Amino acid sequence: MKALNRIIEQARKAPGRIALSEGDDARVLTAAVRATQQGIARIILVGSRANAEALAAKEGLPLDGIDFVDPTDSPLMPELTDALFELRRHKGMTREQAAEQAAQPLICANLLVKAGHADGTVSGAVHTTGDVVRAAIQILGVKPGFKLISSFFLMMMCEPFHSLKGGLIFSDCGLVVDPNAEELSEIAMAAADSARDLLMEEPRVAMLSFSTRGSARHAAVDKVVEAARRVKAQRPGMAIDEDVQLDAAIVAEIANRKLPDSQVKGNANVLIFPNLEAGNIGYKLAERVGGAVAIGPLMQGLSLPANDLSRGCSAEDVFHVIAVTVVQGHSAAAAKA
Ligand SMILES: CC(C)(COP(=O)(O)OP(=O)(O)OC[C@H]1O[C@@H](n2cnc3c(N)ncnc32)[C@H](O)[C@@H]1OP(=O)(O)O)[C@@H](O)C(=O)NCCC(=O)NCCS
Ligand SMILES: CC(=O)OP(=O)(O)O
Repeated sequence: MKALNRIIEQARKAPGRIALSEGDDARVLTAAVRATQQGIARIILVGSRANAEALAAKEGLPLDGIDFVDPTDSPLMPELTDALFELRRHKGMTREQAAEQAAQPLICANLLVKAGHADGTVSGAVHTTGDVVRAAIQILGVKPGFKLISSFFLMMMCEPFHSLKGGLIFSDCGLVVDPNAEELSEIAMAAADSARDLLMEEPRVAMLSFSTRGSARHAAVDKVVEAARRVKAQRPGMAIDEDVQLDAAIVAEIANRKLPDSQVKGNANVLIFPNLEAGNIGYKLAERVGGAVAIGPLMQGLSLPANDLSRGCSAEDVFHVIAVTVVQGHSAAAAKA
């Protein structure tokens, strides 16, 4: 798992402060302890300290080196409440409502990132994607140059039986339900940036469809072609295949046959799905049938790092997402400097 090991090493070199809002879940607590022991992050558990300590005692997990922000007694709460009130008062939020919401661990963890007390946050082992994303959108917002927040998975194919080996970006498999052409182009460009940041490779983007270069005619194909056209206009020089089927995107022989003038040549490292149905089903198939390790959903287009998890995640998955969040924090800090 070269790409993943490199990400973990990058995190270890400059461990970021990661706020976890689900410390009363055994998988999250196990990952928090492992991340602390391996020196990849300085963990802040947000929520009931008593609950986390009770779970740690039951699971035999040492909490040394882990910080706590318990909204029931944290001295940070007035500052975080003010921050939330300022962010949401234009939507009619009162100060009382802000205080109540800031005390919810998921909201509190995002506020810690916004206020600079943490470098990133990870949730979603318990909360749904909708809740996790809504908190991040409302509190952290989009980064300059983007209008849309979307998500991607870092998919690792490292088993001996994998003919395609290494890391791939799959997007969007978690967030934008039915993107139009403009939104799909933004997803593709954000995913290309994610490939540079995390795979440290030049992006080779496949705009997936049930058609390869017009082999099928349908409005759904037109949308993908239009999205690719927009990406090409904004990122000239980036390798991209428009309306390409999955086999032609990842198998060189099939690309040769179906798309002889392909830019990606069956060697895509960024797969862009036309909608969330295809993306969510596609990543779960690769993970559960194909034996890939699925890290995510990781968010892209946010001003600061906040990431989601599948509720079906393992402690190992949470550990990996913590490592990625630390590295995204490095990129966010570099962009700010
Ligand atoms: C992410 C999601 C929750 C947002 O939906 P929502 O809360 O209903 O959002 P709304 O459409 O009501 O918009 C609320 C606000 O967020 C903004 N927003 C919503 N989605 C956004 C996005 N992807 N990027 C940027 N802003 C977004 C809206 O512009 C709106 O802003 P405003 O309050 O300033 O007007 C929704 O897209 C969703 O449920 N996606 C599917 C998640 C899922 O179930 N995935 C499968 C498992 S991974
Ligand atoms: C990403 C995803 O599908 O999340 P969940 O399994 O929690 O719905």
